[in-house]
Amino acid sequence: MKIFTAQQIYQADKFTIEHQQISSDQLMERAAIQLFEWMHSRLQGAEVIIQLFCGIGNNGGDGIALARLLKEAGYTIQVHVVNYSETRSKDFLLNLERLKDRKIWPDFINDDSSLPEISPNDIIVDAIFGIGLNREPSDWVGKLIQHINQSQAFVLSVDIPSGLPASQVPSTTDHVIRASYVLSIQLPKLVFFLPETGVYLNQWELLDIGLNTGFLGPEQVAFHFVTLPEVQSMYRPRLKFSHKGTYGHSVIVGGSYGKIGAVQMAADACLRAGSGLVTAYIPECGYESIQTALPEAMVLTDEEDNFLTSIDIPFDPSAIGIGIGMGTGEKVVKAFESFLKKTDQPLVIDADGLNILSKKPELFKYVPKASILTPHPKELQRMIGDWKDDFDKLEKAKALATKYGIVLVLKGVHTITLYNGLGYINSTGNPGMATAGSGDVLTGILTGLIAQGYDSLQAAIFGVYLHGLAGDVTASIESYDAVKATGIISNIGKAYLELFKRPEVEGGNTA
Ligand SMILES: NC(=O)C1=CN([C@@H]2O[C@H](COP(=O)(O)OP(=O)(O)OC[C@H]3O[C@@H](n4cnc5c(N)ncnc54)[C@H](OP(=O)(O)O)[C@@H]3O)[C@@H](O)[C@H]2O)[C@@H](O)CC1
Ligand SMILES: Nc1ncnc2c1ncn2[C@@H]1O[C@H](COP(=O)(O)OP(=O)(O)O)[C@@H](O)[C@H]1O
Ligand SMILES: [K+]
Repeated sequence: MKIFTAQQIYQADKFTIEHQQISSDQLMERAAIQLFEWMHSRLQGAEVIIQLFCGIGNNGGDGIALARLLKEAGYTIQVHVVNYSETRSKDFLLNLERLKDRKIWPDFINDDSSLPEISPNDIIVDAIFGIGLNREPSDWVGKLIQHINQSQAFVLSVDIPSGLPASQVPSTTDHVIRASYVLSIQLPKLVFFLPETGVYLNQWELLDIGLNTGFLGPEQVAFHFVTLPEVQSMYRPRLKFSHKGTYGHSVIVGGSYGKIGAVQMAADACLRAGSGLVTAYIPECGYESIQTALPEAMVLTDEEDNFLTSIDIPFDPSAIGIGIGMGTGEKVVKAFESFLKKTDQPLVIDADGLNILSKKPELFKYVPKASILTPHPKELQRMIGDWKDDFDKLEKAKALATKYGIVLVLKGVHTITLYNGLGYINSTGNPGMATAGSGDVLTGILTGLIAQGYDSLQAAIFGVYLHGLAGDVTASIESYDAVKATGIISNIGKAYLELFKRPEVEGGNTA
């Protein structure tokens, strides 16, 4: 799913109005009907007070039109117009008139007004600012936003939390609505997914208002939101007349004394992702534990007991994942360096592989093109230095990925894969995955997918999704709190099944 900028959304708006021969007011009415139906289907006429805070632009217009529909359905509403400018939009004014025609009189909040009382049991509709926000809200609007945030009431934001710019970090953090739920008009916004801006919303959902796909379809975007249909189309089915050689021989290189488990988990995840054969390449000290715990894997050991001193794989692997639990001691660095210099097949590089690259950035030029690098935020910071904000981080990371022709997987709540100037934002995963070893599992999955013939970008997008889904399946069985990396591994199979599960038909069977 494409993520459009505010400018593109305005263009889609215009294109739809022209091509469907409707008025902008009709488009606003579609939005209001969708908003109303969402609320009505949940509230079912409940006797709750709904306070609508509406700006004077089209976001406010959506709110005012919604107020009318709510009132007509018998809800108790209070409408507040947040009067932050003299320039009111045409469709706002039109809807305000319609409201007045029905004898509904909003109160107008100005810079010297006292703030309305809000009970924690009220429902707030936040339609103050939408994607038209282009500067900081003035102080009194900021105070109103703070007042709403402190109310403990359920806050439903229309399109985007008010005060949150569509493609920028807000400068005053407490002048942004903290939305319990955002009903976003048809298209998700980039700020929903970044750590610094995603914190302003708890949950979000899209409301389809029938924007014309004739415009949206061909339009280029910098970021995609990766959802099930995209991932399904990448899946490479197992062939009937196949054998283990068909699915590749992966090698997981890493480990050191006390950190052999990382390699074991990656090797296990690699097998679960479907790699035909898996070899673990580790220091001697891990031999027995891996052979015992993971009988499906083969093991090659370094001469040294406790860490790697040379990496010589005596065959041509289909894929190599390297760096986990490896350490960054002098001899390990040497072994990694000479391995990089003699390897030209794309690698999956994680953990200490990344830390070594950060220490010796001159090695980047030896990283094979199309390798996947999977930094968590700290590893990324070691690689690209400090960033001003999340947008700056994305630019710097994109520049690094483009410079070396690598696939950069920025791990996080919404993991973002960057390649060739474009970004792919993942939609699966949960806080239970913030647990030791879950990154090692990802390395194993990515390596296993490359071994099976997925290209690096597809392996990254598909693998990150599958990893998150396996985490979601695990959490659904065991709670967020009890998710362990080995649990994620054992649910990779269920995640594969989940990819193609047919939706259940209400009240019937899906035979
Ligand atoms: N296709 C779609 O998606 C559809 C979208 N729809 C809805 O339209 C919404 C966008 O509406 P919008 O363009 O009128 O902008 P909105 O956010 O209401 O702001 C209003 C004006 O406020 C101003 N302003 C900005 N910052 C300010 C500040 N800090 N303090 C004071 N003033 C400030 C600025 O005007 P300026 O003062 O710069 O002239 C701005 O124009 C969108 O989010 C969605 O809800 C639907 O109706 C149907 C179709
Ligand atoms: N709150 C979260 N929501 C979703 N995914 C998360 C969350 N926290 C961590 N993850 C995922 O878990 C993995 C953690 O990786 P990493 O930090 O390298 O762990 P480790 O070093 O312990 O293996 C990443 O894939 C990350 O995207
Ligand atoms: K809003």
